[in-house]
Amino acid sequence: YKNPHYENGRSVNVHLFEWKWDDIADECERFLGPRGYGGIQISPPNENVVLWTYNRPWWERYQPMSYKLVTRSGNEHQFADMLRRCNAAGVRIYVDAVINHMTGEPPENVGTAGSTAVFGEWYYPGVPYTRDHFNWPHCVIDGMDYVNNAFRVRNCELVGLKDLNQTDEHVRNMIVDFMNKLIDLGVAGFRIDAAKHMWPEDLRIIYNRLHNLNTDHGFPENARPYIYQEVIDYGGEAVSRDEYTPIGAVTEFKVGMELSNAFRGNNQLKWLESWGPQWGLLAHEDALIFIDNHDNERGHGGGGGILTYKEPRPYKAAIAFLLAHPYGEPQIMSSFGFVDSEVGPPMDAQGNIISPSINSDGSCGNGWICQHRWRQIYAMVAFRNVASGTGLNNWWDNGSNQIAFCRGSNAFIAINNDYWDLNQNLQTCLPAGTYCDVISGDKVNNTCQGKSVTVGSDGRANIFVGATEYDIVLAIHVGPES
Ligand SMILES: O=C(/C=C/c1ccc(O)c(O)c1)N[C@@H](Cc1ccc(O)cc1)C(=O)NCCCOc1c(-c2ccc(O)c(O)c2)oc2cc(O)cc(O)c2c1=O
Ligand SMILES: [Ca+2]
Repeated sequence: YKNPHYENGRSVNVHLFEWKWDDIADECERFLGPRGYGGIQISPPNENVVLWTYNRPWWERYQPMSYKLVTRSGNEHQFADMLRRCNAAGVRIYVDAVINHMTGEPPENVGTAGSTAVFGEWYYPGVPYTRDHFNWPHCVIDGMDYVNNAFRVRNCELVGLKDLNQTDEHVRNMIVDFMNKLIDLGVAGFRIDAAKHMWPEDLRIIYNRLHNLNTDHGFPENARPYIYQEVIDYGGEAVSRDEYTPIGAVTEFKVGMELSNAFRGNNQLKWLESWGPQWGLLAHEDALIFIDNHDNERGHGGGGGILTYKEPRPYKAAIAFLLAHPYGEPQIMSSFGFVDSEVGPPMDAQGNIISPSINSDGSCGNGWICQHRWRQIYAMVAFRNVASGTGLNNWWDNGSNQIAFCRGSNAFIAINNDYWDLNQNLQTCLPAGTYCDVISGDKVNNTCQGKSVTVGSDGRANIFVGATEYDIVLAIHVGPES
C-alpha cells in the first residue's frame, strides 16, 4: 500500500484541486505526461452536498451525499475517459476518498441556524445508508478531544458531519464497493481523507478487501492500491500518525511546516544536512510529503505560516529542496487563486466550474495558478526523475544559508538564502561538460535560455547564485533538459 506504482522514471504527484475530468485528461496529454509527472490527486469524485448558502465553498466536496460519480468535475463517463487518457499518457490517478462521514444537514436545511435534523430522518435517493449506519449516541468532536480522547475523535462527528460506523459490515461493504469501482476504472490509489477520525483496524479490513490494480491500465499483476492517509499530527494529540503507518503511507505535515520555517529564514539551511527521520519525520517509505495542501494553503489545519503560491520566491525554493532531496514521496499543490479562504473554484453564474485557460507562455488563466506549470517547479520534477535511485552526496554549506549537494553523479543543486552572493567553486559530481541551469531557463535547441554552468573533468564548477536574483536556486543534471 506504500508504492505509488508510477510509470518507470516518474516520481512526483500533483494535486489538481477542483479540476474537471475533461481538463485533467487534456492536461495529462498536453503537459503532465510530456513533462514527466507521475500522478495526479483529484478532488472527491462522488456526489457532494450543494451549498449555495455559502456560495459553493471548496469544502462542500468534503460533505458526501452519495457514492454516485457525479460532481461539478464531471460524470462517470468523463471520469472513465480521464482514467484511460491519463494512464495512456503515463500519469496515474489517485482519488481523494471521503469515507469517514456523510454530509450533515439535508440540502434544504443547510445553513439554517440550529437545524437539528438527524441523519436518517430524511432520505435522499442514492444515499446508501440509514441512521443505523452512523455512530450513536450523537456527539460532536470538540477541541479538547483532539488532545485527550481518541475514542471521541473517531466516534463523534467532525464539525457536525454525520459519522459513519466503519465497524458495521454494511458500511464497510458500501465503502469497499465504491473504492473497488474506482480501482476497476483504473485509479492507482487513494488519499484517505480524515483518516485520524477512523479506527485503524477498520481501515485495515477495508484496504484488504480492495481489488488489485487493473492490469488493463498498465499496472503489473497483483499491484495493491497506493494508500496515503491524511493524519494531521504535529504531535501532542491523543491520536498518533504511528497508528496508521502499519496499514499505509501517511501525510507528513511536519515537512511543510519545517521547510516553510527554514525558507522563511527562521532556521538556517545548513541544518537541512540531516533532513529526514532525524527531524522527527516519518520513515521514508511511510511519508507522503508536501509544502502546502488544499487545507493549509488557506491557513486552516494548524501549522501556521505554510508557504504558498502567494510568496513565490521562498515557495519555489522550498519545493526545489523538497524535490531535490531523496526523502519521502512528494506532492505538489496546484491551486485556484483566492483571497477568501472559503471560496470555491472559479465558476459561472450557474455554479459550473470554469476551465483553466492556457496562455502562450504556458501559464494558466481564468483564475487558476497552475503551480505545476511554473518552470522552476516542472524543472525540478525532471531533476527528481533523473536523480531517482541515487542517494545524497557531497553536501556543502557555508555555515549558514548557502547549501549545495549532489544526487549520485546525475544531478546537482545549490541554494542561496543568505543576503550575500553564493560564489564558490564546488564539486557538482557531474561528468565534464556545459549544463543549463534549469531554474533560470529552459534549454531550447541546445541553447540555455538561462544561466549555463561549465563542469571540469574533476567535476568541479564555479557556482554563482546572486543574493538578489529572481530565484535563489541553481540546478543542473544529466539528460536532455539540462
Ligand atoms: O474548513 C473546512 C474543511 C476542512 C477540510 C476539508 C478536507 C480536509 O481533508 C481537511 O484536512 C480539512 N470546513 C469548514 C466547514 C464548516 C464547519 C462548520 C461551520 O459552521 C461552517 C463550515 C470549517 O470551518 N471546518 C472547521 C475547521 C476544519 O476542520 C475540518 C477538518 C480537520 C481539521 C483539522 C484536523 O486536525 C482534523 O483532523 C480535521 O477535516 C475535515 C475533513 C473533511 O472531509 C471535511 C471537513 O469539513 C473537515 C473539517 O471541517
Ligand atoms: Ca469517524
